Amino acid sequence: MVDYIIDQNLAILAVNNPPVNALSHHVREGLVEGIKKANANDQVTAIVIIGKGKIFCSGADIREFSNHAAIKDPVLTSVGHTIENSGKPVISAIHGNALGGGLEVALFCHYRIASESARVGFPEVLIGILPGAEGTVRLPRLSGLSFAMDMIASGKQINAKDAFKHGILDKVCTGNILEEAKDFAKKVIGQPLDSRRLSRINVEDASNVDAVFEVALAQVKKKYKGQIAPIYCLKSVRNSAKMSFDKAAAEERRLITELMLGYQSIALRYSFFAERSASKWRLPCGASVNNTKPSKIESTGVIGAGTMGSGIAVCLIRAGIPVILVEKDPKMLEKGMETISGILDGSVKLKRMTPGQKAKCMEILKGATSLDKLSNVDLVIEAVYENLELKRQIFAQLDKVCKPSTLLCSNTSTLDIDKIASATNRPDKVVGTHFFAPAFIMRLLENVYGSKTSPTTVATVMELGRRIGKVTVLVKTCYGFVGNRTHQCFGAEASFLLEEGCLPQDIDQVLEEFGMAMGPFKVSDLSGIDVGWRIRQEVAKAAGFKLTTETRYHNGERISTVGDSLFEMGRYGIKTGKGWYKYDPTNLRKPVPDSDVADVILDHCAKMGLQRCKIPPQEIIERCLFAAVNECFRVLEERVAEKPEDIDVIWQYGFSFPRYAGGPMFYASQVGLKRVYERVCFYHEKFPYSSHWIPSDLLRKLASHSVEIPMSQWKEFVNGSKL
Ligand SMILES: CC(C)(COP(=O)(O)OP(=O)(O)OC[C@H]1O[C@@H](n2cnc3c(N)ncnc32)[C@H](O)[C@@H]1OP(=O)(O)O)[C@@H](O)C(=O)NCCC(=O)NCCSC(=O)C[C@@H](O)CCCCCCCCCCCCC(=O)O
Ligand SMILES: NC(=O)c1ccc[n+]([C@@H]2O[C@H](COP(=O)([O-])OP(=O)(O)OC[C@H]3O[C@@H](n4cnc5c(N)ncnc54)[C@H](O)[C@@H]3O)[C@@H](O)[C@H]2O)c1
Repeated sequence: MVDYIIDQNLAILAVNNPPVNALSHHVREGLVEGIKKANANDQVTAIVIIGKGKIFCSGADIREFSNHAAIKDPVLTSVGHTIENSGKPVISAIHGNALGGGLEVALFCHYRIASESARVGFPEVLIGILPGAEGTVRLPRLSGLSFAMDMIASGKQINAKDAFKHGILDKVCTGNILEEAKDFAKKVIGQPLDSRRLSRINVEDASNVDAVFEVALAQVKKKYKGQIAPIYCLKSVRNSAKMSFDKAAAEERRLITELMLGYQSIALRYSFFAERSASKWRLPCGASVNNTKPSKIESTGVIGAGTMGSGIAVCLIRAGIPVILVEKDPKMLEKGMETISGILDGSVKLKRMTPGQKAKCMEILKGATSLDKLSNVDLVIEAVYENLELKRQIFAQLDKVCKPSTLLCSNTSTLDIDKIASATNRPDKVVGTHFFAPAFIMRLLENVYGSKTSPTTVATVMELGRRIGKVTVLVKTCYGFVGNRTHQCFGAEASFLLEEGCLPQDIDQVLEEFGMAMGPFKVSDLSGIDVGWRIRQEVAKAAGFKLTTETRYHNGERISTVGDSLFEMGRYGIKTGKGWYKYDPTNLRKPVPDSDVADVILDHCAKMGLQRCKIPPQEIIERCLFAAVNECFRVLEERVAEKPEDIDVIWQYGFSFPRYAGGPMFYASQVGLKRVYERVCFYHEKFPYSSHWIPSDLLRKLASHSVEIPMSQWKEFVNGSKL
């Protein structure tokens, strides 16, 4: 795991632990052995630590943390002390990334050089911990307190040039990193090492520490609301200036231990691996990411230049994929093109793109008003109104117009992909590509396969998602797929709570305190009350009934129509300046509770004869989340989602579920399935007219076990395979 190579008078220790050179036990052992061996060899005058493959080192092996008590010696700090105490100079030669423990290894070395394309950082905070191998104590000694606090608490990576500027690197190299390291080593042989040992030097701006800490703390509390680790990161850096090196290092150890054992870090570590597991798709037929090749996509079409079509076009052109944007109405087309240009201008303003890059994006975007223009593209994404008949017409036409190999994708948010595919003679090439609004910002792409979608089609849209920078999850078709189907239960309970005693701001506040980025009513104002209204009308039409503000039940199912009353008043949300909240036109970002909405709700309750009472926050959380969790178990049971991790990733990236709470499935696993099941049964008895409370069979089965079944085994209970 660490190759030991003698090259003239140098010992090269090459970390060799693919794919990302994590510091697993054998790597730590290898580094200690290598340093000792080199020091014992009189021929060796200096030591270079380098990484094999694409990266220097990704840090500690995160998988070892789940059984932290079993982390074997040597731990990373003792590896580091062996490096720092080496009598011969140790140089770290960084290429690719040096992250977390990887950067800490470099900080134990006497010198650090890096390729100009290298990036360094402490991403520990993103998994709810801090750099616990003296990173919080060593970095401030190089970069100063303020920079160290920012870099460690944000988890951001910086490039080699910036790292050099802030004293972290001694040299940025343009040539071959190993050759440059060898040259560098030869120059430093024989120079005194003590001043190069960070544990022997002081933090320069120590007298300012309290002031720097207070400023950083205020920023962190605002930016990372609800998260513990960023605050601990700051405290640990503060200690580096207030205590002796050894005392601060001991405190750092105490803080990382506390964090690592805490709920937030467990959830964030789970989220790290859940996100990566989502891309490992598999179909029931056995086809998977490992055995299916995607087709090449070099040109695309997008149909509909509304909210979603424009956003999707941005995602594609930003990734360098040409788009023909088709609108039936030339005015709408012009508006769509302007929207796209405006979105890219925003990126330029935020310095995420140069004006030249924007111009290149616009060059590969063409507008059209006829589907005929799509005859030659490799893939089309349809984003017209949510109307099955309209979509079927368009797909039938596309089938005639497009070359036989073109993949036909729909951005439908709810409709059955099979019903759309059956309008074509190529159902194997029809698939759902469900983007979330705003498509150019939200990272989630929920790809939906139908009963006839081919593995190659799936592989192609999964690869497309990766190419445009989305976190991409594959699910099976059904009404609303995984995201909207499970989220609808959450939203339904939020509306029922309005009829029972809450106001929109009460519910939003509780769920935001739980960690959701925005409560459901603020989200509804953002996406448009009219959009929800249209979907509800479509559903009612398909079910053969007329939905009005008087409707309370249909087919024995409770319905809340408060939102429809707002729609009828023209309160569509931010776009009309009024929705569940009111908005000052000069500050559309700040929703203000509106007494008119309270009146609408109270009138509604009076008209319907509904009693109102005070509802405790715990009930708000349970009602919204457990209703969704129960539906998530159904989705798993029906194999609409292949694994619980996929559902959690969808909630994190589609609905901003806090990563530090894992996702609804992870949350349920932490609450305990027995408790969740008991509460679902309780609410089912209390609310018999909401079918989303009928307990899922899978949840019942899992909850009936005397011991909690770990999430990784839930799948085994699907389809009665285990009872
Ligand atoms: C490195 C990346 C940028 C690469 O990205 P890329 O897109 O190329 O690849 P993937 O992300 O798909 O990754 C490929 C593959 O590798 C897996 N992987 C990546 N990084 C790690 C890792 N660090 N550990 C394990 N596995 C890793 C990834 O999962 C993929 O595999 P899969 O099978 O899932 O497909 C990118 O991967 C990246 O950003 N990685 C994370 C980098 C990171 O977060 N690094 C920090 C790690 S934490 C750390 O370093 C901590 C140290 O500061 C300190 C350690 C001190 C420990 C002290 C312990 C004290 C505990 C005390 C508790 C005792 C309590 C008691 O007493 O009881
Ligand atoms: N808005 C959201 O939050 C959201 C999120 C995810 C998915 N979706 C789905 O995306 C799709 C589009 O939604 P939207 O919000 O962008 O709607 P929208 O009303 O903003 O845009 C639809 C566009 O399609 C155009 N159009 C209609 N018929 C057409 C035709 N025959 N040929 C070409 N263009 C035509 C319209 O002129 C309009 O510009 C729907 O299926 C919706 O369910 C919406």
